[in-house]
Parts: sequence; C-alpha cells; structure tokens
Amino acid sequence: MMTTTPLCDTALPRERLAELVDALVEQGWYVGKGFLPADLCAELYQEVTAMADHEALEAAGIGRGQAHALRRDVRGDAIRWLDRESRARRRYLEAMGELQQELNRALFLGLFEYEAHFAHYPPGAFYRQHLDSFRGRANRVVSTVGYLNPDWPADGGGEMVIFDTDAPERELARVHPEAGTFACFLSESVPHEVLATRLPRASIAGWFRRNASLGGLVDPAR
Ligand SMILES: O=C(O)CCC(=O)C(=O)O
Ligand SMILES: [Fe+2]
Repeated sequence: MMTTTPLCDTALPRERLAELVDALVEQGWYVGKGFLPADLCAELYQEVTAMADHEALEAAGIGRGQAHALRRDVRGDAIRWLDRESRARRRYLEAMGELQQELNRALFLGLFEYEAHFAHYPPGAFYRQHLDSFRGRANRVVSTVGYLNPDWPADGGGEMVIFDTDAPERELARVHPEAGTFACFLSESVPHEVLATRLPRASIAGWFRRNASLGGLVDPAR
C-alpha cells in the first residue's frame, strides 16, 4: 500500500491551540512560550538574518495602498513578505493554516486569508503604539507574531508591550522576543508597541484577514 508523506511535520499541539483560543475569547490576546518548534525557528532565523546581511529586506512603512508612507519615527524595522520558497516558510504557513482552521472552527471568525512578513529590527529600532487594523476597514482580524531570536538576553530590549483596549496607557504584558514564543491578538482592539531593541531582532508578523470591500473598493492585500 502506498503511504502518503504528510505535507509537513509542524502540527501545532492541540492543547496549545485550545489554550490560545481560550485566551483570545477571554482577554483578546495570547502569548505562549515554546509554542513554535525550535528547529523551525532556527531555520527561519537563519533565513531572515541572511536577508538582512544581503540587504534583501525593505524599510517598512505604515498604511496601505496610496496611503503607504515611510515613517522612521513610528517604525524602524525592515521587512520581506513571506513566500513559499523554502521548506521553513512553507512549514510556518502550514502551521498558520492550522491555526486559521481552529479559529474558524471555534470562534466562527470567517478568516479566509493569511499574510505575513519577516521583520528585522536593527539596534535602536522600535514600533510605536498602534493597532494593526487600518481605520475604517475591518480587514485584519487576528494578528500573529512569531519570534525567532535564540537566547534573547533579559536586557536585550525589544519587548512587545500589550496595552489595555479601554485604557491604552495601561500596560498588560511585556513579551520577550525569544525564539519559540508566539503572540496572537485581535487586530482591531489590542494596542501594542515594540520597545527599542538593543540587538538585531527577528520575527514574523502576520495577519488573518476577512475580505473587506467598502464603498466599491476591494481592499488591497498588504
Ligand atoms: O514584532 C512585534 O513584536 C510586533 C510587530 C508589530 O506590531 C507589527 O508588525 O504590526
Ligand atoms: Fe502591530
């Protein structure tokens, strides 16, 4: 009999997925250490580091379409949108596909698409407090961040701070950008920021989207 090779060996543990769903329902955000497989993070870290070394990343901006602008006073990372060109990237996207299915099954979110980019913050870079969903467009519904740096030191900076929806000056959590840690939150309601990093900081930021076409405008991806 023929055996089929599984598409990937990522398979996010069921109990961690359940924990994530519960936290999203209860507080609108989730942070899990050791959520992503260590070998996967190591491969992705190598890829983004090589891209940074070869200037294969582009300065990140804010806003979509024509409103897109470079604002180094707001965010200082460099990015590259994730394609499926390496085994590691396919594995990561496969894992996000599992998460999407689980979110749709458990929460009826109707998520239909996932977009993600590598992000590299050079020393000194930060990303000021913001929401991930652009005003007037319910396009990004759930945000994800997978961290890739091995052995992040306690004084490395670069934490992601999560703030209270109703009191955005109130800090709720600080996430150390350590390989394996995964953060997930509601894009429209959870204010967050990246504190200035002391070391080069690597991650994959991604968003589950619903199709939003408003006023006859089809919302552009990215
Ligand atoms: O890297 C992080 O911790 C968060 C990044 C972020 O907020 C974003 O890219 O929108
Ligand atoms: Fe963000």
